[in-house]
Amino acid sequence: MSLGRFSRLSMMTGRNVQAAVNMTTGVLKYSTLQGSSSKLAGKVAIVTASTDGIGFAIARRLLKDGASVVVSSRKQQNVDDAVMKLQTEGLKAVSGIVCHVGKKDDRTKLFDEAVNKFGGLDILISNAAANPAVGAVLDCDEDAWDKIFDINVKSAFLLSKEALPLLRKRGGGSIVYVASIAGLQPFPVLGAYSVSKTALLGLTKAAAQSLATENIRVNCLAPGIIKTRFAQAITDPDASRDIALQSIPMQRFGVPDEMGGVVAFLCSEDAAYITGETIVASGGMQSRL
Ligand SMILES: NC(=O)c1ccc[n+]([C@@H]2O[C@H](COP(=O)([O-])OP(=O)(O)OC[C@H]3O[C@@H](n4cnc5c(N)ncnc54)[C@H](O)[C@@H]3O)[C@@H](O)[C@H]2O)c1
Repeated sequence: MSLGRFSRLSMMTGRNVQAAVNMTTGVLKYSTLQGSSSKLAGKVAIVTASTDGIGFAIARRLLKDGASVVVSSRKQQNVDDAVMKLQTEGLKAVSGIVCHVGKKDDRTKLFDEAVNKFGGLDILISNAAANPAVGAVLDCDEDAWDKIFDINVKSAFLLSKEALPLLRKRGGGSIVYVASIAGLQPFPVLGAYSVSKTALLGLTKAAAQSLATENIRVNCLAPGIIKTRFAQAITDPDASRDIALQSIPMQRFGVPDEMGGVVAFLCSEDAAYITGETIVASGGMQSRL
C-alpha cells in the first residue's frame, strides 16, 4: 500500500503514535514514530535554549519518548519556528515561550507555561550557555566572567530552585544540567567557560545529595565536541577541525540527537537509581577532573 493513499492523522492515542487511514477502505494503521518510545509518557519537561542545536534535539527526543515539552529561547521567531518544526514532525505535545534564563520574569513565565499548558512539571533541562570570551582563564575580563557565570551557572541554580515546588508537587522529578567535557578537562582557549561548566558538575553533586530523599534526581550531561552553531569555530575550518578530530578516538564529532538520547535516558525510569552523576558523551575524548 502506498503512503499516498493514506491521510495522516497525528496524535490518536499518544504522542508517539502516527495514525494513517486508508481513504479507500477506512482501515486505520498505526505506526510508531522513528526512535520513539513511551518511556516519558505523562511527564512534563522544560528545556532551556531549545530552539536549535543540542537543546532542540533534547526537546525532540523527550517529545518522541512521550513527554510534553515547553521549548524556549530568547527570540519569539525562533520559538515559533521550533514549535512549528516539531509539530510538523507529528510531535504535538509541545508549547513554546520566550525565556532569557537570566531574567526572573521570563523564568516565571516559563514555569507558568508548563503548568497552564500541561498541568505541572517533572523534568527540567538547563541547557542555555553563553561564551563571550575566548582565551586563557586569567585573561577573561570581569564583565565577560560575570556574563558566563550568570547564564551558565547562576541561571541553572535559580531555575532548579524555582522548579522545586513544582517537582515536589508531583512527588519527584529529574533535573539535568548540560555541562561540557571542558568542565572536566579545561579547554585552554575556553578558560572561563570551562570553569563555569566545572561549577555545574559541583552543582549536580550538591543538589543531588540534598534532594535524594525526595525522589528528585539531579544529573549532568558533558558533551564532547558536537556539530552545532556553538561549535562551528572548531568543527568548520579545515585546520581546527583536523586538530580537534585527532583528540577524538571515534574520529568524528558528535551530533545533537546523540545528546538527546543520553538526556532522555537520564530522565527515564531506566535511570531511577542514578543521581549526582555526569555522563560524558564525547566519542572517547579524554575526560578527567
Ligand atoms: N556544541 C558543542 O560542542 C558543545 C560541547 C559541550 C557543551 N555544549 C553545551 O551544550 C549546550 C547547547 O549548546 P549548543 O552546542 O547546542 O549550541 P547553541 O548555540 O545552539 O546553544 C546555546 C544556546 O544558549 C542560548 N542562550 C545563550 N544565552 C541565553 C540566555 N540568556 N537565555 C536563554 N538562552 C540563551 C543561545 O542562544 C544558544 O541557543 C550549551 O550549554 C553548551 O555549552 C556544547
